[in-house]
Amino acid sequence: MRVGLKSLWLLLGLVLLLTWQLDGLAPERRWVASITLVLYAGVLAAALRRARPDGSNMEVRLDYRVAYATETGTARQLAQETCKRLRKAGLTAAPVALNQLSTVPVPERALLLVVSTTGNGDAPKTGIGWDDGEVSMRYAGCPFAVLALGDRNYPRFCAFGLDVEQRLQAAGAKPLFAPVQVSQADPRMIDAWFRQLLPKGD
Ligand SMILES: Cc1cc2nc3c(=O)[nH]c(=O)nc-3n(C[C@H](O)[C@H](O)[C@H](O)COP(=O)(O)O)c2cc1C
Repeated sequence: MRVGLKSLWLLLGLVLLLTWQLDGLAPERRWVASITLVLYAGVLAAALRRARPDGSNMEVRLDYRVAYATETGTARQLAQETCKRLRKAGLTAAPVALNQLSTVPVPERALLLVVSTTGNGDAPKTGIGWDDGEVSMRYAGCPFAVLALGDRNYPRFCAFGLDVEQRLQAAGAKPLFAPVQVSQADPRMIDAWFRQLLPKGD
């Protein structure tokens, strides 16, 4: 059963109301009961917030985690497509924004990254501040692969994707294959990504 935050607060309100309507309960006991209930609801609410309904933040170990850094949505959409194809092949996978990577467990099989570049070789919105030095360290020994999105007309082609790849390698993560660099969302290069991930064509 999925319990939302709204139902939790409603339930708390109801129980508090009942507590204050009970006959024969000393006022100090009512206060102790109320404070205890509010504290307990606070703990439950924090736990609920961590376990998001889309499953992206659950403490379940997945086969693949697909992190995306995007400015205008292409990388997010490709990360979702990557998860879809992996699931079709019978594997577990979920997307996460790159700058939320610290909030999810290290996957069982590999970390996949779909990373765009914006500005002049800069990180897009969901990639800014992704690594405080500790995030990449968590992936030491973990296999990973990068799909870097960009445009060859920019002097710093796929610069941010390549930077993410370098940082992970420097932290000891193990590249599955060389970064796949895509200019203007070229479908042939996107196919190359899927072919390397799922050689059996799932
Ligand atoms: C304002 C702007 C700046 C960009 N800067 C770069 C860049 O420095 N290097 C690069 O390879 N691509 C650059 N691109 C191209 C994007 O990376 C590419 O269009 C990508 O597919 C966008 O993906 P997104 O929708 O996930 O943000 C830039 C695009 C825009 C609109």
